[in-house]
Amino acid sequence: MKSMKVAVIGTGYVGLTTGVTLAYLGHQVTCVDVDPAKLALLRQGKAPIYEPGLEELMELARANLRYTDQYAEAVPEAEVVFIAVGTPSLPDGSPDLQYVRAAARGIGEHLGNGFCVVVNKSTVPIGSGNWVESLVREAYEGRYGRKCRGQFAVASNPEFLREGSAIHDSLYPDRIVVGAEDPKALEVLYNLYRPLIEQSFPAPTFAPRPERMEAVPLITADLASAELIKYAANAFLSVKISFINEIANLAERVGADISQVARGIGLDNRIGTRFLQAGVGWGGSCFGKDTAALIATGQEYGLAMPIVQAAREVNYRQRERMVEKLQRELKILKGRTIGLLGLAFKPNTDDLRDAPALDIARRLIERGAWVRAHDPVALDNARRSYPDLPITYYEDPLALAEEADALLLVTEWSQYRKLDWPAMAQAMRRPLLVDGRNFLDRRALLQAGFRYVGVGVGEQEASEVQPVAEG
Ligand SMILES: NC(=O)c1ccc[n+]([C@@H]2O[C@H](COP(=O)([O-])OP(=O)(O)OC[C@H]3O[C@@H](n4cnc5c(N)ncnc54)[C@H](O)[C@@H]3O)[C@@H](O)[C@H]2O)c1
Ligand SMILES: O=c1ccn([C@@H]2O[C@H](COP(=O)(O)OP(=O)(O)O[C@H]3O[C@H](CO)[C@@H](O)[C@H](O)[C@H]3O)[C@@H](O)[C@H]2O)c(=O)[nH]1
Repeated sequence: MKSMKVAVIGTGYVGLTTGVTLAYLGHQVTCVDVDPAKLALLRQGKAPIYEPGLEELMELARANLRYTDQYAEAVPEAEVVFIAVGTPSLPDGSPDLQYVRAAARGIGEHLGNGFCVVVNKSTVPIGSGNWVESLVREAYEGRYGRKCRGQFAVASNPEFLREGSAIHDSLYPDRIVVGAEDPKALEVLYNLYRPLIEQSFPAPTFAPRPERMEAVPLITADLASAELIKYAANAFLSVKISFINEIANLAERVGADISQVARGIGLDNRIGTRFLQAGVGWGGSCFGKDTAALIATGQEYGLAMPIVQAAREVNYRQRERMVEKLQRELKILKGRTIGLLGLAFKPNTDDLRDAPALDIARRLIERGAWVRAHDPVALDNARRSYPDLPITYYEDPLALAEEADALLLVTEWSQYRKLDWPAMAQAMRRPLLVDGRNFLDRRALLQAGFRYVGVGVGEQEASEVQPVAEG
């Protein structure tokens, strides 16, 4: 394999994972970030985010990795430069492109003499490839006072990793999508990803290769199609989850069980069993932001996108439904103490962006409840990022349960299955558990003395449960 020189701009979830993965594959990678605190941690071999396997892979790839805040130390030599900075939502739903703009300018000002592929890995609106091209060109010409002639080409290479399994998803992707107009750019990126495409690298022990893993398909497309693939994929997954939540809400009314329904439809190969887990609904840094961006793009072109819009409405309404479940059980929320199990938007991450737990906490607080929360890894992030939110944080789930009126499981951390549930029930003022992810063993919880309320499980099931005396 030919080792290539790579620069990655932005060392967040995507940039760092990409940089570390490419370094592990044997490329020489320089990661650039503007955040000195992140760089200080990275230089000590520490990951600034909680992501299983990331620090281990950083250690294995150490010899091929450098970290800097200087574009000049990364870009001039690079054959490939990734833009992996954030694209958060603006109030109108469209993405804030200020970081992409700054990165593109920084790249243009530091382009070297060799041919370089500038790769958009950030999730960016359709047409951003052309826009980035013009920014890089303008910055180059402004800096050097001469025309830019074929020094670079822009490609789109959307990222599909999931937080919590970012290393696994980067080493063993379902597909790699590359959009480019210039065949030279395609060739460079084919060579860059060749070890991944052919799966010719040794699998790290902590991230074993899936059984029956074959070559990874490389999808080549034009720029606009590659950009649209990313938004369409996230929108489709969001629709799938909102769809099952809508059916779950009906299942509750008609006395059906959503887990049976999901399995029954999912085993149809055309539908598939994955992403049919009903519950609190989706959150995280991408689905909310990217569905909003897709709708904003539609508006720009005079096109309504009612399916994507409905997926969002169902999703955000689902959070309110959890509060309604608690209210139905407790009658009055004012003055009650509610313990949230899980704050992160999904397990195995400390990311709180658009986390359903925070939204639910705010709604409960508005109704006068006292909110407590436990999370195995996200408490520090919560304290740091939301200092004004009146939530009491607990390191110990048993202490969280002490004298609480109800628990609401929001994030399906595996350790919650192993809690001492009889002791939790004993500690509570009333042993009520709303399982917002249908994650716990209902029978075991009933045996432990809980009133158990799931999602998408009809009244028939609920009536099997002994009502708990007011106390
Ligand atoms: N998080 C995910 O799971 C995920 C998955 C796929 C795609 N994406 C997309 O990838 C992009 C990055 O997302 P993320 O979650 O990694 O973001 P992030 O916020 O975790 O990281 C962005 C990083 O870029 C740095 N940065 C900002 N401006 C910079 C500049 N001018 N020069 C250098 N560094 C700069 C920030 O300091 C930060 O460390 C977004 O467009 C997102 O939609 C994210
Ligand atoms: O059946 C399911 C599956 C997921 N979720 C929720 O959906 C959200 C998103 O989960 P997941 O997709 O696993 O995590 P992300 O890290 O947000 O990854 C999504 O967003 C990334 C950013 O664009 C993409 O790269 C990934 O492909 C895409 O899965 C979380 O709140 C989950 O709890 C459900 O409620 N039910």
